[in-house]
Amino acid sequence: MAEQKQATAEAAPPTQTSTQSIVAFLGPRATYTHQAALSYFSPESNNPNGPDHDDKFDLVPEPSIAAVVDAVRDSRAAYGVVPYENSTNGAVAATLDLLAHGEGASRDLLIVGEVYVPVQHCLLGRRPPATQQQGQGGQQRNEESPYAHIQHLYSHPQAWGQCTIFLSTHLSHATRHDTSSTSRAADIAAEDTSGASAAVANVLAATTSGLDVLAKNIVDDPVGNTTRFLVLRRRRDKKDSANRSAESQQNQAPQVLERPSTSTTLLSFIPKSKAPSRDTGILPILTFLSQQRSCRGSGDGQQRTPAPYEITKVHSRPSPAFTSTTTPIVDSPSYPADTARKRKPWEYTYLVELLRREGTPPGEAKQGVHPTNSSNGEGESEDVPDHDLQALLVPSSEQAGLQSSFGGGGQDGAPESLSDLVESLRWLGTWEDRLDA
Ligand SMILES: O=C(O)C(=O)Cc1ccccc1
Repeated sequence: MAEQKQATAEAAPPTQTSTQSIVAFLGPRATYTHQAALSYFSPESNNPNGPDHDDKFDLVPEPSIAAVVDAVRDSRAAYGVVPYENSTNGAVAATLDLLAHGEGASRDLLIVGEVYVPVQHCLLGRRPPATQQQGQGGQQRNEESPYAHIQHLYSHPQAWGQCTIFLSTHLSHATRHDTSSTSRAADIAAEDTSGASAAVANVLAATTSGLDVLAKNIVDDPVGNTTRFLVLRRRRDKKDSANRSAESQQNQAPQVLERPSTSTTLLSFIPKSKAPSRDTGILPILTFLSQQRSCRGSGDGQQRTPAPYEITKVHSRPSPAFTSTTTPIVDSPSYPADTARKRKPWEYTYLVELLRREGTPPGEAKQGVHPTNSSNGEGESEDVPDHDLQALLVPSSEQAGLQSSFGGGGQDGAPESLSDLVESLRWLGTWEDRLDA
């Protein structure tokens, strides 16, 4: 069911009937992703670069992370919210894959924000009736095992790795079943009226599913367990921009967003097959990226202190081995006739997070234009990265001036140009870093 929230948007004010008001999230209701969406799109959100506070949003559940991405890509939703990584269990592979493999659903997507949500999983199920406390032959069940009646455990795969101690101590006898989300797990467990099924889920899912809370906060890190979510929207093409510009002139005053003091950029790249070599790995590429300096103009004519990009995270995912083609080369019942090998085994796509702490000249107000939304003076935004990142992304044949754009390449034996090292480089977004917010 769609849920309406008052919220804020970086976009023009939507009408109630417009898909501009729809936020897709991994459902059903009460998931952690639902909480993340409520947090980001609520008027109380302490998020200066979030949506406009005059906007109202319909939060619409989708059955999978891929379905959220599809809804945004197909313009059925203006925004999508997906889980990205967890402080205990690491990255969400399904999301990384959708971001990394830009040829597919994610090609048109841009990351515009992030949300951190504390995660305190509970064990949801049915309490064993008194008569069920007795085992076969009238023997009393072990008093210290209040979960002995649970034979099936359902949850999102991320949850297992966040609750290892509790589950191995109390529920090693139960069979685990992966589900698309924790709330879906609760719904499935609730269908089993025998009480033999339970779910690892959010306490809110007890209400939506009708299950009891059998154990609270069963995570390995009860104080710090946190999941980071990404907010996505579709990239605007020139036509959209023109339409939206006209719309925004009619509907809203020019929007000036506060410059985030610290921003995160996500890039993905595929190393060239021979460079870097197996011996040097991806170090030359990371070295090159870490030597870049943000010399971007502020748009207000003031010179800012060049800010270095700090590489804070590197993820890697195997590149998809197969792709659709009209020239099938694979003779296997697993692959349809129009499928062919695309990459060699062991070829990976890397996702690199770059953190930039803005250097602000003394006495300067913090107000500015968001770096992902360089204004054209009419309150409209272009989906382009910072000037310096743009230079990184231009095709290799046009990268002659790359080094001088950054002043970082060529030092300490670093390569002159990224084009020598990477087969492709994509900018997936730049947004306000919210870790310490
Ligand atoms: O399943 C959910 O509720 C989600 O939102 C995904 C997820 C799963 C486990 C931890 C954090 C987020």
